[in-house]
Amino acid sequence: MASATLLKSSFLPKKAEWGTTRQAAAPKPVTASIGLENTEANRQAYRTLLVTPPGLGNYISGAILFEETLYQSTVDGKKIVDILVEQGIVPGIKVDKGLVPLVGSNDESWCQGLDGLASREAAYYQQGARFAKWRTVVSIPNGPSELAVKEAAWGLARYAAISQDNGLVPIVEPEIMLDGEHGIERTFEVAQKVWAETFYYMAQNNVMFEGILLKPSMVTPGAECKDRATPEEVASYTLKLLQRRIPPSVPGIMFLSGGQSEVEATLNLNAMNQAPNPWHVSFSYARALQNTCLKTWGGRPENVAAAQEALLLRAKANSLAQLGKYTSDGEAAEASENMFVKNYSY
Ligand SMILES: O=P(O)(O)OC[C@H]1O[C@](O)(COP(=O)(O)O)[C@@H](O)[C@@H]1O
Repeated sequence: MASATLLKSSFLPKKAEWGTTRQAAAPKPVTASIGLENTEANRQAYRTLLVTPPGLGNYISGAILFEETLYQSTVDGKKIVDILVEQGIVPGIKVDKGLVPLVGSNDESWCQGLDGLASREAAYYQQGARFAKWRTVVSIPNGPSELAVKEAAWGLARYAAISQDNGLVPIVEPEIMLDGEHGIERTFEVAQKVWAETFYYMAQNNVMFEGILLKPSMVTPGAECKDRATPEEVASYTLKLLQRRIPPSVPGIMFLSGGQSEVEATLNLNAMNQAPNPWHVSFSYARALQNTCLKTWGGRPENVAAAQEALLLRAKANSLAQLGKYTSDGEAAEASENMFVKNYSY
């Protein structure tokens, strides 16, 4: 396997539009990004496109599925899970139940999903899932409050322990949102706090660190900060964070993209792997892997081949970046478009 990367094969970023479970998929509205109606048939068509490019497994080692996808077949009637396994891609499952307001905080949120998690995970394992993911978020402009950080860290730790007990490798993802005008130092400060608490509670819950994967945000300035950071600065702060907070027993670190452009996310990853670091840091992007692919497809069958090419291009670029061997020469202008949206919610 050329890389230890993760592909989110959820259909479209906005959970409210596309649903996270078999029951929750609302038929409308149309997705903002490509103007396509949210039907199971459209989700199936896009997922078929995502999992079938020949050679995808050379660049992608795992795919995070929604519950719907875990039980779904392609348009040709083959189970998506079976296709992934044939491609050499490990199927995983998003197990959190999403964000809700955290009462008593500064307009922050917490992540639901611990109730019934053990039995859901046992069923997911039977269905072929081998890892899990739980994403919670921390907002810098809204605090973050002590309460929100503690709640995020505790939820991640309980989820990680329950997942390991059910044979699934937990991906631990406290996303520090890009929103805000703050500089990179402030992100660094918050990230240190979040990861310190997350490991503190994971230790309290007897989580085996050798059996987890991390999905951190890169340390960048807030999206509305005027001082932008170079890939080398992002790499330097992010690696300093990992060195200070992540025990060497943790085997895998795969970054989320968080609204960076496709090229920016790839360049930042590349810079980290060009700097001396004891890890082999990799990617678990949604937007920065699928944006061009999704737009190229636009819901039209005649565009499937071109969209698959776009996906392979990004997968390969990030695969090179996790070896520190990427150059942005020849990248299309649209791949550099920033994808940050204020108050963006999945
Ligand atoms: O679907 P979730 O778990 O709410 O997460 C939303 C998105 O955030 C991610 O964890 C990271 O996505 P980005 O790379 O676009 O930031 C994706 O895997 C996922 O699609």
